[in-house]
Amino acid sequence: MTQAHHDALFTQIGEVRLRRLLWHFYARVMTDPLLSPIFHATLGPYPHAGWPVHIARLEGFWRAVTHGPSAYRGQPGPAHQGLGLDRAHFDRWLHLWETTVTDDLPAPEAQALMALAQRMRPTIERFAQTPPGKDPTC
Ligand code: HEM
Repeated sequence: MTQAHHDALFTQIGEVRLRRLLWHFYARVMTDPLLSPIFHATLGPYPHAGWPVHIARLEGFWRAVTHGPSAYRGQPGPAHQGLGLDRAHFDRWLHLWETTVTDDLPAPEAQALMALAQRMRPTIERFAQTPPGKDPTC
């Protein structure tokens, strides 16, 4: 992929559609029996408590990975440590992500966002399987 392609991705999706996509995604996550208890325990009752901040942070993250303007300075790996996540959680997360991007976006943008999530999964999953405070062994 060229730099130009990534620059275009955020522009093609647009800030408004990205934000709407994220709220749609987490609305779906919160109807899911496997994923919702974990988010509820961490962020409180959807869509209040920690949710607006979480989604704003995720917007920053997705702006960064689609090469848009972003002030995101978080640590996606460590955020997933100690939550008790296993493969089934990641399979479900990606399935709901695929459904949401497919519903909300034209095929090229949907496929690009799906590919980005699939590419990040192994790293985040390795962190998720490592106790908090420790680094995953590569
Ligand atoms: C490829 C898959 C995933 C990606 C790209 C992803 C991305 C992210 C990012 C960027 C954050 C914000 C980190 C920060 O604070 O800066 C986050 C937080 C979080 N993610 Fe994920 N995530 C993925 C999978 C999952 C799964 C499977 C779960 C399980 C339910 C999950 C649960 C959470 C929770 C609960 C938080 C909030 C952590 C906190 O604020 O303490 N994520 N995720």
